[in-house]
Amino acid sequence: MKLHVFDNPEILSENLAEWICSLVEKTLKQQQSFSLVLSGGSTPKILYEKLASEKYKGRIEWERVRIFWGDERVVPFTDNRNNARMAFDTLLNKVNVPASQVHIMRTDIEPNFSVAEYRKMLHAYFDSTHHSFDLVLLGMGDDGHTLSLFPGSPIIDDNYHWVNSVFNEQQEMYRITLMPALVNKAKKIVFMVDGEKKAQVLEKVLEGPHQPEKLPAQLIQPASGELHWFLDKAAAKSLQNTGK
Ligand SMILES: O=C1O[C@H](COP(=O)(O)O)[C@@H](O)[C@H](O)[C@H]1O
Repeated sequence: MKLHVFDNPEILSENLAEWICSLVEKTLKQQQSFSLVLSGGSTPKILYEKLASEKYKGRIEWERVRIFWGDERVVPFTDNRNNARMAFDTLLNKVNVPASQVHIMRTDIEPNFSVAEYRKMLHAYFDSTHHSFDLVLLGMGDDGHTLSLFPGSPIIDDNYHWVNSVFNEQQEMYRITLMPALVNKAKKIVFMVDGEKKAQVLEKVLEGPHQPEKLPAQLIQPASGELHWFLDKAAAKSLQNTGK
């Protein structure tokens, strides 16, 4: 695992945008396409806007990128809480990824049908490969959740399926989520975490005992890929070991 700590979310996002561009450039010299999983929530918005900016968007051959989502809130695409909607507003409407390569988790059909569709599509891509995605971007909530894997969730113990849906009682909505069984096969996984509000839980996730039922972010342990945590100073402030 490698920690990258920056002064603030702006500098963090700038450095991560640079890191992603270099990775995509390098990878596309060796293979035809690049598979990128986007995270939702509010943290990645600055990153997506940077990737869509004049400075970065020309660095990536977006025609050769395949886009997936880590999780989705089952609300209409027009709803501001929809993770795909956020990614379109900040990034995808501004770059040239062919529509056939953008794989949203559908919220216009029943969650179990959407899950079945997403599983089928992912199995077609990755059944015959050792790794799954080239890069998975993840966030973490201040309760230690990642993807739509919340503390105490009934799907947390599922080590078999690649995608699940789950009803979130607190938010009174279904969620659709990739599962660790697939995410942990990725070549590279990057968590992006900022803000003092997440400092305590981050310390527990990274330096506390292994208790993934309470801290689902601990379920993310790549089998043979790389795990990176891009943090700002405020989020990293309770960590003992920042490698410095
Ligand atoms: O609900 C979600 O939360 C996490 C963290 O979001 P943030 O707003 O704290 O950045 C996010 O990674 C996930 O994709 C999203 O559905």
